[in-house]
Amino acid sequence: MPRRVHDAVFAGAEELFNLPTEVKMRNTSDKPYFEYLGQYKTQPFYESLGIDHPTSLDATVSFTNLMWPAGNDSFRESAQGYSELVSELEQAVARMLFESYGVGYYHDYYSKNTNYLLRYFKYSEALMDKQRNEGLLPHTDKTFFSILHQGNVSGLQVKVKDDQWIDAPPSPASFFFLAGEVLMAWSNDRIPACWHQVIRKEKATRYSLGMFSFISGMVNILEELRDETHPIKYKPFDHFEFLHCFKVYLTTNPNTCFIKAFSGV
Ligand SMILES: O=C(O)CCC(=O)C(=O)O
Ligand SMILES: [Fe+2]
Repeated sequence: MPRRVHDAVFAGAEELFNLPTEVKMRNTSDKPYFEYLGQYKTQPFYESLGIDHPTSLDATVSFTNLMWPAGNDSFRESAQGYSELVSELEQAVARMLFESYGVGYYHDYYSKNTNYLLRYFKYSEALMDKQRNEGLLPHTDKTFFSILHQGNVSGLQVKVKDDQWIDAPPSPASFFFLAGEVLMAWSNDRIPACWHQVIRKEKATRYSLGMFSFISGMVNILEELRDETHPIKYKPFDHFEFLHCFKVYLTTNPNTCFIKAFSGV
C-alpha cells in the first residue's frame, strides 16, 4: 500500500477520535457492530466507529457529513481510498481461495454480495490501567474475512498451532488477513476461524483499522465442499441474521465462537 494512503488514513483516524463523544455517537446502524462502540466501564480506553459500504462515494460522504457537518474532504478521501485498495486485495484473495477449492465460479456471487465495513479503533493510553496489558480479549470475528492494519503501535496477536499466541507486528505495507466464522462455515470447517486478541505492551495510544467483509444474503455449503470425509457441517444461513442472533447471545456468552451453535448440523 502506498505510504501516503497509510499516513492519510491514520491522520484521519486521529481527527475522527478527537471529535466530541456525542458526535461520534451519531454513528448508528441497523446492523449489529456497524455502529459507534465505546464508553464501556470495563474498557474505558476503547472506542471504535464503522463506515458501512466504505468503497462507495455516497456512503463516505454521508458518514463524513454526519461527523463534520461542514465537510472534511481529506478524511473522506482517505477513508474511501484506503477502502478501495483493501477491497481490491480482499477480492483477489477471495478469488484465489475459491479457485484453490475448485469453486472459482463462486467469486461472481461473492463479489456481487460483499458488504464491507471499515472500522476505526482507538485504544487510548490516557485511560489505560498501567498495571495491565489491556486491549481486547481473545475472540473470533463474525465476518467472512477480517483484514487488520495497525498504526505504529503494536498489540495484535493471533493464535497459531499448538495454541501459541504470536505477535502480529504493525507494518505500513502489510495487512493481516484473518478468517472469520462465516468463512469457516463456508469452507465446511476446512478453514478454522482465527482467534486473535489485543495486548498492549507499549505505553502509547494505539490506532488500528479493520476492513470486514460480510455476505449480504445466504451462505450455503457448496456441493464441491462436501464428500464422505467432509459431510455437510452447516445448514444454510443468512449472514446478517447470524449477526443479529450473536448480539443477543453475546450478553451471556462473550468471546465465543458462535457459528456452530447458530447453524451447525
Ligand atoms: O484492534 C485491532 O487491531 C483488532 C480489533 C478486532 O479484532 C475486532 O474489532 O474484532
Ligand atoms: Fe476481531
